[in-house]
Amino acid sequence: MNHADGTETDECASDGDALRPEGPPEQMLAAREELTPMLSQYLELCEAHPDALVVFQVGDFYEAFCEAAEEMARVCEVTLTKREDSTGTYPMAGIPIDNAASYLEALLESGYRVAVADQVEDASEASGLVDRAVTQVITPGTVVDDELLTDATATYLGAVAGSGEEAALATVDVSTGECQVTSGSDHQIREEVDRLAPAELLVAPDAPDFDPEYEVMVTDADGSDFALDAARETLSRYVSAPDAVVPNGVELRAVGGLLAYAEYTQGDDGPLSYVSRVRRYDPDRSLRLDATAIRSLELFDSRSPSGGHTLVDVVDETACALGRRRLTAWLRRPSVDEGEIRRRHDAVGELLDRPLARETLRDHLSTVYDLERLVSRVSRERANARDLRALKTTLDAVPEVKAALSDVETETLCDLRDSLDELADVRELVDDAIRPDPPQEITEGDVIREGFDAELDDVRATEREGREWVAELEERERDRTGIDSLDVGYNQVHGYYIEVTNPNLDRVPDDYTRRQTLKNSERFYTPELKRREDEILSAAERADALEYEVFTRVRASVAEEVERLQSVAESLATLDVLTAFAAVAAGHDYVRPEMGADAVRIEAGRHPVVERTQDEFVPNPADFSAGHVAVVTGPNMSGKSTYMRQVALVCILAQAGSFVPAREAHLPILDRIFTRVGASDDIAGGQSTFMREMAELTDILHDATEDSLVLLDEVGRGTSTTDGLAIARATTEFVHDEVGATTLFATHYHDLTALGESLPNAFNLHFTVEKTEREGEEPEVTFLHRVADGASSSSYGVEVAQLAGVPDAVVDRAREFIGESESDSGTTSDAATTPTDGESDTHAENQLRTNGRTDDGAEPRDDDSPDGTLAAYVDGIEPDDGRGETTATEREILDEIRSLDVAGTTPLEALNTLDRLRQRLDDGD
Ligand SMILES: Nc1ncnc2c1ncn2[C@@H]1O[C@H](COP(=O)(O)OP(=O)(O)OP(=O)(O)O)[C@@H](O)[C@H]1O
Repeated sequence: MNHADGTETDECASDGDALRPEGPPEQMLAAREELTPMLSQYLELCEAHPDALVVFQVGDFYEAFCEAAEEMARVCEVTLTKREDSTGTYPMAGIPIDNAASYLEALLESGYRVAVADQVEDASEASGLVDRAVTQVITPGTVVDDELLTDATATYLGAVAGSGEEAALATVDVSTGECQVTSGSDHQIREEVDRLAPAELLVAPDAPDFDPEYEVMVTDADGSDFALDAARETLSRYVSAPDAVVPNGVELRAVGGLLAYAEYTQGDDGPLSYVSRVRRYDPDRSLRLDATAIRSLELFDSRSPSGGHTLVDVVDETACALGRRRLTAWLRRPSVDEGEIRRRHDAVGELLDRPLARETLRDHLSTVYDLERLVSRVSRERANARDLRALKTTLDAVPEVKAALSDVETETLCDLRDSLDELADVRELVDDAIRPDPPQEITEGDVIREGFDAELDDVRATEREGREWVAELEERERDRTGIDSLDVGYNQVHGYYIEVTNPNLDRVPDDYTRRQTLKNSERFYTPELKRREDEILSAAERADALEYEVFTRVRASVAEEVERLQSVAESLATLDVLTAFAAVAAGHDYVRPEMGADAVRIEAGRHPVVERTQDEFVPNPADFSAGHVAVVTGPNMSGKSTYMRQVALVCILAQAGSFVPAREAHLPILDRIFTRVGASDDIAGGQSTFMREMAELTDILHDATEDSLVLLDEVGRGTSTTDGLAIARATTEFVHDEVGATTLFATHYHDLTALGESLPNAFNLHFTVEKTEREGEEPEVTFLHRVADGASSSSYGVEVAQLAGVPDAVVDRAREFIGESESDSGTTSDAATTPTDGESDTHAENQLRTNGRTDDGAEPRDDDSPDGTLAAYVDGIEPDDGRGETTATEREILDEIRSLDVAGTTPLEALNTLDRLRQRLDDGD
């Protein structure tokens, strides 16, 4: 995490001392009275933006001074120079404005806010010092420049206020204006923060400490903007009745604080005109996926270090950025509204059945620019002429899109078609006003079409006539003077001239005035040429200024249509996702899921991501009645994790509105999907892995409901086999008895399969493996990746090790160990210390048999867990020396293990403890 108050970025300070590059430099403060006007202007801007690194326009550069200069030189890798005047010598560094984006990005990445102080008056017109003002404060959550926005995904600025049961999170995507707010307990708000992962988080003084799980700039906000009255006042600039739109006080405070800060970063230009509505939402109105589930199901980011595919990658056949953002939003927050889901499926089905319409739509949608961001640039007065042309091109697609939808039948597609506003007025305005291929700059002419503005046309005509007169001048003067080599030319410094070579100077007429002497010639002007030149230049200048004026007028007219444009963007985004879903369904053989079932029933289901990377993917069925617990066993690499994730991904896709990779699917509407994946798969910093595993498990056990899907992959693996198994068993029972969520539990603890048989709503599944034994050869293992009823009999860990290329000597020795322990089974008691997974199943099995819990067929949980709680399970475990008695040493050791602070123990300490205990056991014998 990266605190904007400087706690972390101090690392970046050039010399590691306490001087911060943000805020006013000490050296200038000390010399305040004597500073040159420019430096005192810089100092004032630094004082007004104490939390930001100020970059200060001087001509074509953004400069920084003192500590900020040193920091800029270091981060941006630019030269550190100095500025000297009578008041002192100040370190100075600069970045070229033309190419500022990459430097600004480097500063952002180093954890800075950057206040951009631009010259806000024309240097040539300024009398004395050029006026400068901070036009924007660039922060990770409020980046709006296209060059700094990495891709089409939304960048949120978030604000949290309140605590306890009354906390709120407001977010705004400053590049598109999408603003939303929700409230709940601080636990729910934390979860929502992790799920949305805003790039920057403002924390109101009354909110608890926020320490999100991901990299984010956290800003402890000034409380005044979060006060109820101030927040109401801020929001009233956006909506006419703030209390009606956001009736909840803590939500209102979060939104107010958020928008006030967003305004500040936009250079205090007043309200953000593109934020036209604030949407309240309830996370429970969508299929909730917390950050852990999003991460472990690899919806958006791959866990593979080499960056493998993700769910969004494989279903992203969208044609435009609008659709891409919408797709991400739908996958992040699939619907729980059965009607809405069905309507999306209807639309996808119709587009699937009409390949021609689908292709036409895709063609037109691919010409669509990022309308939401264009609109936001228009209303922030940052759009240039090219942006307006891009807007026009985008709007040109609308009638085509409507035409492609002319005979659709499903409700959603009909609604989309009917609600699509062609915005012919805006299109015409832009087309009439802006030239087809305008330059980047809007102050240098060539932007406005002829015929659009009479005054501009007049001025341009004057300029043109003047230029024509000059163009013909050469011919006329050659005739008049008889000098055939006479040239008329122009240069920036001297303007128009008539050039005569030295041998012809005697023929120069009297009305020629000398302008410049060159080696072989002289340059002249005439009074008429001078008059024309003035006329041309002032007309050109006036025309450029007029063009800019006309342009801003056109842009302002377009800005008035923000809401209509946003609604078009909204419809195009939805249409793009539905079309993409249909394209994926067509290309990859997805089927429409039947929603509202009381069980997850999938025929020949596939993992949407793994199937794309595998030459042959083995489809598998699923049949899980609500509240049932499936204990999934099978060797390493047999396909357990893939299968469990596939079930979850099929449900997510279906509720997002997509068809699913299966032959047939009947699905319930899930409220949440929880995942707890194996400890070794999830190395998180800071916390002990086991502690983290348990914390996630706690969340699941508390929050899961009968409508949830829970995936538990090797729960308990992060600790000793004994504890791990105990926890796994207790968890399975708790989920089964108390939670009632549909649960898939993959495990290497084969003993758990006993529960699959003994609990009424639990059953066993296993993954099959074919073992071929040929005489004189080592057995060969083939993974069939096929799920089957019942429990798996062996773990094949050693065979997997062999397949992975572990040296033969090690594999053979491992086989010997297994042989030994199998022949020893029933007599040894060291199962609890068996360290590796490969072996643990066999040992764990042995261990429980020696405990007499499975062999004698007794109902395990009645024996071992009188009250069915986790603690009771751990307490219920007693070592067994094979004689059926527990020695005093063993009891002491057990007590010590129970009192261990597992979470606070480092792996090294754990090993040492283990070694010591083992020593005691040996000595005790
Ligand atoms: N149904 C399938 N069809 C084809 N290949 C599959 C299938 N399922 C899994 N695989 C392949 O097998 C590999 C291992 O699968 P997976 O990680 O699901 O196994 P696992 O049983 O969970 O292993 P472990 O217990 O070691 O975590 C996958 O990476 C994939 O390449």
